[in-house]
Amino acid sequence: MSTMLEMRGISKTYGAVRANRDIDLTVQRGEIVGLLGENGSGKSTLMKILFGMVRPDAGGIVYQGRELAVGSPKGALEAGIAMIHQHFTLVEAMTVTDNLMLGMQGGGAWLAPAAMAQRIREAGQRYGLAIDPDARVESLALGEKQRVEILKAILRGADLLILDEPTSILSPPEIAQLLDFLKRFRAEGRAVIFITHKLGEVLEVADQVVVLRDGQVVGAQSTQGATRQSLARLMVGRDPAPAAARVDTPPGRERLRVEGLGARDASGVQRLKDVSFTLRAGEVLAIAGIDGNGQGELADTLAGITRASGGAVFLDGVDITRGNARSRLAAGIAYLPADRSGTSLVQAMSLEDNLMLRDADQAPYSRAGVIDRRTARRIAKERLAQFNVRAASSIVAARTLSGGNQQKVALAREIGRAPDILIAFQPTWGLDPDSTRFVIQRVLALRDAGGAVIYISSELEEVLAVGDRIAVLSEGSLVDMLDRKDADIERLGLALAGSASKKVA
Ligand SMILES: Nc1ncnc2c1ncn2[C@@H]1O[C@H](COP(=O)(O)OP(=O)(O)OP(=O)(O)O)[C@@H](O)[C@H]1O
Repeated sequence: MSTMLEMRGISKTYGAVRANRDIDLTVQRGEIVGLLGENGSGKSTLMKILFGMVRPDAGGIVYQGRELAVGSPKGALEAGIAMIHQHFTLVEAMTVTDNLMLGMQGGGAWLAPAAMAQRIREAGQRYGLAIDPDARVESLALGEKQRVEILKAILRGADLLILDEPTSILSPPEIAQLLDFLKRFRAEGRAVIFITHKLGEVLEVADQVVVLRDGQVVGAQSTQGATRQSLARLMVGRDPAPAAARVDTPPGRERLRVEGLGARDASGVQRLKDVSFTLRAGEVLAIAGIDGNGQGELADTLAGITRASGGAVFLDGVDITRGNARSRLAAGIAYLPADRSGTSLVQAMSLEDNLMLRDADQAPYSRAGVIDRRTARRIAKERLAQFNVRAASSIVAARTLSGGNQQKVALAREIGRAPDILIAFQPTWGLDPDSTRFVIQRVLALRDAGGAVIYISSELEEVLAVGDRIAVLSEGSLVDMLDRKDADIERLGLALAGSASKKVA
């Protein structure tokens, strides 16, 4: 093995926050490195520095034996470093081939479209990332879009791939395919750094793990002999807290009734088809399934953001189908959308203001139309502490927080206001294992206090931990509805894979 990348003494401070402190990171050719750490530990900052998106205060990078100019994404790309972000950078209305032609501008030789399509097919074959070059990107599932991004990087000649939580959007078979691709890429003497919170995946494919805590490297070691437990301990500096015992209580009266609900996406395609279920007080209905099977449309329609194309929604027996988001909120339905940066939080606003966003005109935040700042601050500090949000203070802007910590602020607001009904869409997306456990506990506590929860997630372990009943949403329809005592990973996996027993009436 020979050294491919050496980052030395990397430091970056944001105001009072030391996001990276004197970090060293070495990657060998033919190596997969898992980058781990709690939310806010400095992983994204370090990778943005490597990719030139953020300029470090101190430190240097040597790549393939040469000093890399810091602060230049173009320089990083030209040197052969590529970063696959969680939010893709593809043009939706264009074909795969056209997107890759665009991707070649400023790097690689120009090819005719037919030749490009041929190269896409060949690379797809070689790396197990097959994709139709003529498909329009908007018609592709999330996992397929990720393939296009990876192929774009490969065809530009990338030798080092940086992936930011790549598996969070993938189904189990797609995860296996991605991990297989990483191994093939490694076998060619290239290298990968991937950020993840999934310790099992790290143990399966990574050669080395680097663990950050509070902006510092607290461990860089071979994965040989490592266990989920040992990695979790390294991340948090102690043994992880055990999950609290779950007490099952009979649910109360019916709160929500959904009958034959349908919804279309922005381009008019029917994404949700004839979905029916009920939800009781003191109950969590978990909806398993891979994103893109109607999950977003179901959540948005229940929250009143998207208008139903058919069917009806009843709250306590009253038809609320035509109500909008504001009236649903007023009726006690809280919504936690998956897209925290776009719709959950106002990025430029302080954490304090974000936390009272829904109730600013009411007690305890306002009295006689005037906001009581002291109360707002006190509540904000309590919520941020409870949800272990890493932030310099309660008055910093939301955008200064790490991705996982932003998600925790959104959770602290929606769960903290103890709603009657909570619709949570991928609530633990981007959260570290400790925070994930905490969120599950809080959701169950809300249920124990009589709340009713719809918990939409692609994580089967989570769905099993949280759901009193578990439904599977596949291709827009509910294909299975199980009591928790009848549900296990295998049965859910089968339903997800499309071999579902029946459509739920
Ligand atoms: N633009 C910024 N302005 C101010 N502070 C920032 C900025 N970017 C990051 N930080 C701070 O730097 C620290 C590290 O953040 P970073 O995003 O690197 O963490 P992370 O390990 O990637 O977390 P997560 O797992 O939640 O994505 C955090 O405390 C964060 O608030």
